[in-house]
Amino acid sequence: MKKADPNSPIPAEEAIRRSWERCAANGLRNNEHLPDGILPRSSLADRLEGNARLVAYAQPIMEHLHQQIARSSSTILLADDAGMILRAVGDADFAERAARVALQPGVSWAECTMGTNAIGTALAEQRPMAVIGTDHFLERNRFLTCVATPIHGPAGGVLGILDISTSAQLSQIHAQALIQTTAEIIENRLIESLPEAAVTIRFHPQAEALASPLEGLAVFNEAGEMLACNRRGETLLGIGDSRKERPAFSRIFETRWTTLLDHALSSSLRPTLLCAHGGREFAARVQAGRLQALRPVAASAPDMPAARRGVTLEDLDLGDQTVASAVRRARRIVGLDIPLLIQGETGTGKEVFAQAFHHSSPRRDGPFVAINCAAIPANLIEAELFGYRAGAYTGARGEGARGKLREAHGGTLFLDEIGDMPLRLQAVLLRVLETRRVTPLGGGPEEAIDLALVCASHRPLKTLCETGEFRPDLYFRLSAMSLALPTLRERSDIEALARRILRDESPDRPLRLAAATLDVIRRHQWPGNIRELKNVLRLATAMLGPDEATITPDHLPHDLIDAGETRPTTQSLRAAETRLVEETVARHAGNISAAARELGITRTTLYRKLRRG
Ligand SMILES: Nc1ncnc2c1ncn2[C@@H]1O[C@H](COP(=O)(O)OP(=O)(O)OP(=O)(O)O)[C@@H](O)[C@H]1O
Repeated sequence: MKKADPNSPIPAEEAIRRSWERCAANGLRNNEHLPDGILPRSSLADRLEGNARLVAYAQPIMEHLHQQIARSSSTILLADDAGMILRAVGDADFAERAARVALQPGVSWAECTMGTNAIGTALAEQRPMAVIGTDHFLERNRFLTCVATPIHGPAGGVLGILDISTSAQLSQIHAQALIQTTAEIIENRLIESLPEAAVTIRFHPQAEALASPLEGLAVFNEAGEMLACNRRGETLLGIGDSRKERPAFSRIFETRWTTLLDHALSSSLRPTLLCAHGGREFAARVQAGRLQALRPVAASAPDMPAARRGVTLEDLDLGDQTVASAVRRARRIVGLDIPLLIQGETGTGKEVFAQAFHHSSPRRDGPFVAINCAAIPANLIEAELFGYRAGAYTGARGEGARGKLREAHGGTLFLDEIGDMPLRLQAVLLRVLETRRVTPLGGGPEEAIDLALVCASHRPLKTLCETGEFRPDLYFRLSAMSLALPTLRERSDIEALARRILRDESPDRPLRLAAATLDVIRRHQWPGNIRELKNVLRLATAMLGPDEATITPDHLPHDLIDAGETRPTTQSLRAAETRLVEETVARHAGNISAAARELGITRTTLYRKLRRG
């Protein structure tokens, strides 16, 4: 086994000393070469997806933290529970130095490969760590000053690590306090957004401490069982690890559950008094916003046609692998406060997907509000989104407007062609996403909004970020769960999709697609994707005679057949049919009944076809 460099000073602090011993025991040397271990983009994307909730909640908070310490030559890092760096938000000058020691997304800073360091050692020790300069086991990392702290999940256990790294002087105490508070904010967001959470209670013995980092936070399901509580809450209530046993509300508090709910449903903004057993009293703010939304919808009986109950995510899966995976991924964030970003060529079904997401979510009883950012003049989008007071600007309607953001309250807002949103407005949208509050143009009271956000773009947003047309911070915010819908020509379920569209288009008249028609459909390039297919089938249906129930190539528009594609003509189809009929009759030695049975037609039809041939 290799030994630690005996000339290197072993730092005194207990945790650091233990870490150095682990490093030495693992055979690390102080002058170890940089491992060539950057994860390929696809694997990093998998890790990001596996940690989608953590990343979605941490990212904006990391950006906020970075604004506070901007220009300090530092970076804020988020790593997963194995020390793999998932996200970095920081100053460009430091990013360059950090990259030289691979302090960047896609690289693991687990202690076993990177030696003593704040991320890896905080994980190994399961506690906040400061690792300063020569505390680092590897010489090349000794220009770094890092503080890190674990982020705990609502179900207990460490989800990841939050870290500030810098090459500059850092007030260790200040940085540790900052990172600790930031991690707690992320932990609180994860608790609040638990999908089963019906009631959220924030509490503190002093009303003035509500809405501060000192408040306790606990979430309960509809039945009054505690789902999670933050660490401050556990201390305030004097309960142990709330995750192990879900204590009932009534075991902790004297106040009746129903009294609390009545208060929450009538005036959730006013604090109320919460009495715990043993005489302790707390000021509490209670939110029960999701109680209504979580009630099951009677209308979604399984045998009801999709068109009437609203298409759900499952309805979209007709067998294509890419679509199936998109459906699976979207399912994961249903009901969470994580935006969904859908990218894909025009007509690939992005809006239909957004609607299906809405209909599959607990907000399905709320409104689905769509806004196409490309279709509204840039100077009006803001008014469309935020609404305005009467007379707020020239041309404003006399009575004012609520704005789409407030209209979508309790439901889903679909921002189509988000890539076309003007840059200035992108900044405003980002702020709304962070604060979840809107103020109408021209003033008026600020309102809290609760909505699911789905965005779509046919232009790749990442490229728009590179060309400066889209704000990277908004992109990160929106892309925590991003999926790409395949073009129609790439889809393996095109036949099933065509049949589905026919059924939706003429529900009372069962129509068939002839084999030759399916052939044409399979070979066409479909530049307009599903929209084009739908139009073609609509037209073909209109071309059918009153007694016809099968769409043949003759019913299709002539320009459907691209240059270079050979269109099966009626003649060649007839010839093929006659050949098939004659061969079948010959195989059955002239037995017309047997041949007709094999062909699935009546004897009379077979005779007619033979006569025609
Ligand atoms: N899974 C589907 N089943 C049946 N019809 C669909 C499906 N997906 C999309 N369509 C139909 O295809 C057409 C285009 O769909 P949609 O508007 O959702 O596409 P889009 O990607 O949002 O287009 P654009 O980028 O041009 O806004 C619509 O008429 C829609 O009804």
